[in-house]
Amino acid sequence: MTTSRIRIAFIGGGNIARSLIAGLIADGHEPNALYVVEPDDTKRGQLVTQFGIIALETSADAVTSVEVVALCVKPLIAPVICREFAPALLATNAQPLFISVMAGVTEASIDRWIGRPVALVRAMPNTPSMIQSGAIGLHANSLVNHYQRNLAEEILRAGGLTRWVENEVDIDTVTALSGSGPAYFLLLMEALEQVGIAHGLAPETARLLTIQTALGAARMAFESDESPQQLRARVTSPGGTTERAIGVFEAGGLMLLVSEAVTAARVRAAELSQILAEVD
Ligand SMILES: NC(=O)C1=CN([C@@H]2O[C@H](COP(=O)(O)OP(=O)(O)OC[C@H]3O[C@@H](n4cnc5c(N)ncnc54)[C@H](OP(=O)(O)O)[C@@H]3O)[C@@H](O)[C@H]2O)C=CC1
Ligand SMILES: O=C(O)[C@@H]1CCC=N1
Repeated sequence: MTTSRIRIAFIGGGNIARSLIAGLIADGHEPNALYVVEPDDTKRGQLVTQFGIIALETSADAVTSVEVVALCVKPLIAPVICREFAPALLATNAQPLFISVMAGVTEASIDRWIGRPVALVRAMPNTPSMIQSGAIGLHANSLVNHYQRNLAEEILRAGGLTRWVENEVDIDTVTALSGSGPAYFLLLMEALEQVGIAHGLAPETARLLTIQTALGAARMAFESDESPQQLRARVTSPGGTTERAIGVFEAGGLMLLVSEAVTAARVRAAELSQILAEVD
C-alpha cells in the first residue's frame, strides 16, 4: 500500500489535527483514507466540508480499522479518550501505530490508560504545519519498528521539517521551543506592528512590513550557512540604528527573558506529565 492510502484516524479535530490533515492532503494523501473522531456535531460537519475526510463521533471503530491513530486532544482529557477506545482495541488483534502530539503526555501514561504497551511515536508539531512550514520533533518508543518509524516520519513530514530526538524527555524541550515557538515570534511581531503604528505608520503598512521582515529574516537564516548571530551582525552597522536598538534589548535582559520563558514552558510540560502520571 502506498503511504498516501494509509488509513489514519485523528482523535480530536482541533487546531493541530487540522494542521496535520491539511498538510497530508496538500501532500497528496487520499482524503477518504483519513478519519477524524470529534464529539461536536458542528465541528464534524466542518471537517467533512473542509477536507472531504470521514468524520466519526466515537473512537472505538476507528482505532481497530486503521494503520495509524493520531492522538490530538488536550492533554488533560487524554486518559478519557484512551479509556474510551481501549476496550475495542484490546478485544481485537489490531496493532496500529499511535502518534501522540499531546504536550506533556508520556509514553508510560498512554500505555497505562490503554492497558497494554503500544507502538507509539510522540510527535511535537506546531501550527505552521497547516502550510507545510511546521517544525516537528519526534520520539519513538521501543515497540516502534523500522517501517512504523519511517511511516511516522513521512506522515509528519507532510507538515514540515522533522527531527528525531534521542530521549523522550527532549520532547518537553521541543514543546517549549518549536511547539509553542510560533506564539513567541508572533508576539514580537505584534509588538513591532504596534510600535510602527504608534510612530505614525498606517496599520496595514506596519503589519505588512513586520510580516515581510519576519519572513525575510527566517528565510535568510534558513537558506544561509551563517548563524543567526552572524547574519544579525551584517544588519548591525557600527554606530547605526540597529546597534542602538540591540543595546536596548540587551540592557532589558532579552536573552535571559527568552531563556526564562522557554524554561517555564518546559517546566509546564513536565508538570502536565506529573499530573497525568497520577491518573490511573
Ligand atoms: N496548538 C498547538 O500549537 C499545538 C498543540 N499540540 C497539542 O495538540 C493537542 C491538541 O491541541 P489543539 O489542537 O490546539 O486543541 P483543540 O482544542 O483545538 O483540539 C482538541 C479537539 O479535541 C476534541 N475533543 C474533545 N473531547 C474529545 C473526545 N472525547 N474525543 C475526540 N475528540 C475530542 C475537542 O472538541 P471540543 O472543542 O468540542 O471539546 C477539540 O476539537 C494538545 O494535546 C496540545 O498539547 C502540540 C503542538 C502544537
Ligand atoms: O500551548 C500548548 O500547550 C500547546 C503545546 C505546544 C503548543 N501549544
